[in-house]
Amino acid sequence: MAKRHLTRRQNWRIQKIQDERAERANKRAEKAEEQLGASDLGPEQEGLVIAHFGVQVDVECTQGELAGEVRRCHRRANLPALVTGDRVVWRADNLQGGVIVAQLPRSSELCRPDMRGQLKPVAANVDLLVIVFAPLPTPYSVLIDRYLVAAEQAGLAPLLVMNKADLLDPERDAELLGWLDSYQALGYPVLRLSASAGEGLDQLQARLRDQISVFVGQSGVGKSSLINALLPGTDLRVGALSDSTGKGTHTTTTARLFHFPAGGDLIDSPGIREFGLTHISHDDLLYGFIEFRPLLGYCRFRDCQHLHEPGCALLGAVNEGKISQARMDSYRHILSSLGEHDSY
Ligand SMILES: Nc1nc2c(ncn2[C@@H]2O[C@H](COP(=O)(O)OP(=O)(O)OP(=O)(O)O)[C@@H](O)[C@H]2O)c(=O)[nH]1
Ligand SMILES: [Zn+2]
Repeated sequence: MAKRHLTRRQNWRIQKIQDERAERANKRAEKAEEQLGASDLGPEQEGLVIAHFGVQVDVECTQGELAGEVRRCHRRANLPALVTGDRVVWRADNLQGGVIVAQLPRSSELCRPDMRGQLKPVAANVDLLVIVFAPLPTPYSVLIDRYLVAAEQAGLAPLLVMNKADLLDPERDAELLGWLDSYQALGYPVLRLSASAGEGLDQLQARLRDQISVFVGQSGVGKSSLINALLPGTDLRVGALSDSTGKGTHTTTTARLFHFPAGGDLIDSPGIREFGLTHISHDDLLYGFIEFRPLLGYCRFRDCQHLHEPGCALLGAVNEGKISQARMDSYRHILSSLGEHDSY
């Protein structure tokens, strides 16, 4: 993307201009609401944000006679920025729009750094992180471990999905099959399926029911293929709805919420698919390796880095075969990258 070549200062300026533009749009929306008058607004009701475009959001009515209808709404100025997945209280106007008057508490937040490097929520109330990998492109256990840590950090339940089971070669993929067993032994749910052969999709559908999910994974593992199989007939060009100014500045990055016909919801956008580890502390990293948890605090040295220290409880567990060498290697690999861009 061209943005990568901009300097930090240029990025900062772009963000500032975008913030100011959003602020002006918000003021206009407030004026419009004042002119409408409170008597023109319907009763308060609950809704779900299914897309957001700067200061405007699409709210799906979740109760009452408007249930299922989508309204383009703006928010009262005293409310924080809303993101896809937010549950809100809103009032319908008589112009096919509405006003959001309250944001309901979030059960989880997915955050990503904005252009200035500040963490911003991009989706709310996500329950399940579907981590997709495949025999091809070559999978990396450290990448899977990074996603698992990110899920633990954000408070999401992870689901490991090995797609392209039709390509499995027991010899070539012996290592991959070993990982699947060890993740299952750690207590993580693992599904093997094939989007192209349509195998195992019913098991995936059952896992997705009654939850809001996000799909992540390396490029080419089959995320789009899986999502298309689960959402037949949906136009996945995220942000196809342009904002009411017609400029559509947010169309490439905005996240949208979709309903799976078999139950459950999906939040998807190119940005969401890049969700991963950001700004994680050493403690969060350790906590993200679930089998390390019972051993934390039992090392001889309080500031143990678990690299080569004598009396290290984690290294002891590796020697006893209670922690796998692969997971220890992942931990070290991620730790060594923390100073670079993942953490402050
Ligand atoms: N053999 C086989 N190929 C598959 C399967 N699922 C997807 N593919 C193929 O894998 C390739 C990549 O699939 P996509 O769905 O575009 O992968 P993606 O993860 O969405 O990739 P990005 O959009 O780059 O993130 C396509 O050529 C698919 O046809 C499968 O179950 N088996
Ligand atoms: Zn230690």
